[in-house]
Amino acid sequence: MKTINWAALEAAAKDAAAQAYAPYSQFPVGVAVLAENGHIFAGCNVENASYGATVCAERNAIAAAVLAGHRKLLAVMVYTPQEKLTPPCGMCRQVIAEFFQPDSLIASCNHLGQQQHWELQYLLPDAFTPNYLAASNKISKD
Ligand SMILES: O=c1ccn([C@H]2C[C@H](O)[C@@H](CO)O2)c(=O)[nH]1
Ligand SMILES: [Zn+2]
Repeated sequence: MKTINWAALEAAAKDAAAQAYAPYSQFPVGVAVLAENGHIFAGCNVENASYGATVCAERNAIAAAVLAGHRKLLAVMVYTPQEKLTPPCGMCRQVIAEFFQPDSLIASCNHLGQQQHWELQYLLPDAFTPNYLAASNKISKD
């Protein structure tokens, strides 16, 4: 298993949170994801006057990685500027399951520099993944 530079992920997530567009919730979130080649991609939450159109930081970070051609992702770091360590929401857990492994580490950090780590399979047991689709033999992440 590759060593994960958690400090680099924390710094990237924190920088991303500074760009969050969260005028409705006042709850800025920054996320950094680590790709298999060591590159880090970041995202922030982007809210909308039509609240349900809001996109979480996790999904924006994953979209940035996919846009850059990275579909095999290793780790996630979520930063929120509060003491409580925030895990990804349910919708983001599902999106994470598409591009990570069950034993991938999902981490959260706070403004005190504390971290908590979970395995994806703990956050989303028995995830629905492309393997379950009848057409899964046609789906490749490569
Ligand atoms: O892990 C999380 C939890 C919440 N949010 C966003 C959605 C919304 O903009 C705000 C409050 O829910 O925080 C994220 O981006 N990631
Ligand atoms: Zn989410």
